[in-house]
Amino acid sequence: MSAALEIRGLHHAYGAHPVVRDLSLSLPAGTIGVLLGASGCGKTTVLRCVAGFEAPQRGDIFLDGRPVTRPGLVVPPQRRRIGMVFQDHALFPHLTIAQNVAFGLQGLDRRERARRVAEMLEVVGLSAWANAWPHQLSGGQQQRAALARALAPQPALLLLDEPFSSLDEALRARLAHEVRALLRERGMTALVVTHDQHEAFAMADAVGLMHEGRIEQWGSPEALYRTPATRHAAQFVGEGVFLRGRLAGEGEVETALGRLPVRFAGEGEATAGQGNVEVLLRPEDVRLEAASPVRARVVDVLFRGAQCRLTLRLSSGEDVFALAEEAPLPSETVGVAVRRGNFRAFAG
Ligand SMILES: Nc1ncnc2c1ncn2[C@@H]1O[C@H](COP(=O)(O)OP(=O)(O)OP(=O)(O)O)[C@@H](O)[C@H]1O
Repeated sequence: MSAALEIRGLHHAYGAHPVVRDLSLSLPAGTIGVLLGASGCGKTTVLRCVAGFEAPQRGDIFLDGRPVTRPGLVVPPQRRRIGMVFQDHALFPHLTIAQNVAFGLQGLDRRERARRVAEMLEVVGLSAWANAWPHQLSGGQQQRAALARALAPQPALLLLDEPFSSLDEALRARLAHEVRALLRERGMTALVVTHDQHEAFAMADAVGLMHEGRIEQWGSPEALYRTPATRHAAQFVGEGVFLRGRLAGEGEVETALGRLPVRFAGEGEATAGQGNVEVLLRPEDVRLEAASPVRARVVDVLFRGAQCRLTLRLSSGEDVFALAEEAPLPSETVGVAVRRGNFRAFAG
């Protein structure tokens, strides 16, 4: 079966400034893909190409196996069966919520349109607000209304551009979760762009980490977090530090935390640094262990509720993070151990 969305070799520049470079991705039907990256890396431009608002210089885009963008062909947005949700709600202020949702349903007769609007409002939990005006809704409700409007014409693909960025953090997390459940339930295929990794992780089946117009790594949230392909990916996703080390045999590195088993990110990496290696350590990789011969000094304690994130200074002068349920005193000397299993390593 062909993918619901396929992008091949997409390249787009504004003037002389390339913004998307040789980007390819494939989204199977019913899955949610997220493009994650810092502001300016080209995420929105990819979305605009998929929607048909931009004609890229190179590359092909297929929806359900049908070409919609290729050299010499740009099918207009209204003929792509795409729904869109943007960051800033973008509801029509002079239309009620029900009228907003009905907006894309002109082709249907009145009864069918009313039925579809009622169904969509029910799906997003806004039935009671059908006759309200957009300004009477909270930010989260407005985003849900925008989602109902985008879903109402039964698009083949939904595009969401920073859909929850203007909401506060708690609501953002809840809505991301809710919207994922709703899209999964309806078997929707969606491409989301965001700079927020929590939003990305809450929604994605697969995440594409974008950097300077390219997808640096495409994979599950777990893969991105645990086995980042590049140093940039390791730094952009999650917290962590790089600990210096020396290759000390097959797949082992000598560090200030002892000898650690490692897996290198790329082929040839093991030898590229002439034995110098950097090992990625996430906070949960390091813990306190009173009897451990490896000692460290507590230099910072960040209270996070269920756990504290500690910054520990090793004898080498390097700092690592650790998680602990009970906070030691600042400046206290503690014993430190690492979790078992392989660590991600990069040539130093
Ligand atoms: N219409 C345009 N004309 C010229 N340059 C543009 C245009 N749209 C975007 N750019 C530039 O292209 C680059 C990528 O923009 P884009 O909006 O795709 O990135 P983004 O990753 O979505 O960032 P953000 O999250 O800030 O929107 C930026 O440097 C931006 O200034």
